[in-house]
Amino acid sequence: MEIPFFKYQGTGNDFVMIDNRQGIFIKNNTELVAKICDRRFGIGADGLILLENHPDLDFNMVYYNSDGNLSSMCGNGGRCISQFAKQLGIVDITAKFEAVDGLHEASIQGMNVSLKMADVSRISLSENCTFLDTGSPHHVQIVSQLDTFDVDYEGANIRNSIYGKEGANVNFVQALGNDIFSVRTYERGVEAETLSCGTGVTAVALAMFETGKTTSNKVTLQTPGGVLTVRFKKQATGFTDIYLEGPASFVFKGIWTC
Ligand SMILES: N[C@@H](CCC[C@H](N)C(=O)O)C(=O)O
Repeated sequence: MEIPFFKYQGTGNDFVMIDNRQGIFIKNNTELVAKICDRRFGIGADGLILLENHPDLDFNMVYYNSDGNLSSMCGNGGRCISQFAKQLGIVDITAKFEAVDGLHEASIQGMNVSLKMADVSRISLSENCTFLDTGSPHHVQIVSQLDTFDVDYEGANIRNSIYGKEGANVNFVQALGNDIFSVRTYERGVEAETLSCGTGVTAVALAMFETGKTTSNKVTLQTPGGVLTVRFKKQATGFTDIYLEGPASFVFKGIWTC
């Protein structure tokens, strides 16, 4: 069987994209997805994304982590699939699609994609950390000396000891100014640090605002893979009009034969 694929990346968070509008991809094969995402035995990616037909919107997004399991929302993946839809000629400069957490709207300007994220109404504050769901669950914790911090070790420890079987993504943060933060993320389902996490930096921006670490509703997030911005409105009920913005681009295409 031959499966055409496209490789995309958004600030170094990389994805295999498959146009599944004709249903060519068998969806319940965890081993196959994990093998495709394997960096030594496969194409290599943090996740695999299917673009599918939607009855009313431009397309539907189905997201798998690199461990082969279906998961919750992927912000960088949402920005990349919008570029992919443009490359396929499905959309031009705006896109409306459905993902596991609901409706998303994207605006595509050259390499830059701005993605509207789900509203956030609940934030749990603890002494040392913040927990919130921005489409995916995120633990946010401030550390000093982020550059040398052992993200893989500490991230795995927090993910497993605090959040149990369901797990969570774990973001470590260092302030660089009032509205600029450096972020490194341990991703559930990849079970390692990735170069960037879109729902992760969104969680960091909201957590920094909620805890008074920033007074700005437009925050710059520096990740190992590049720079993202998050803007939002704070309402009495929580956060609305949340936009994640940054570069997302095509890398290469090929055919997976199995
Ligand atoms: N890289 C993603 C997050 C993907 C989902 C996450 N690994 C999970 O299972 O919660 C992003 O850019 O948001």
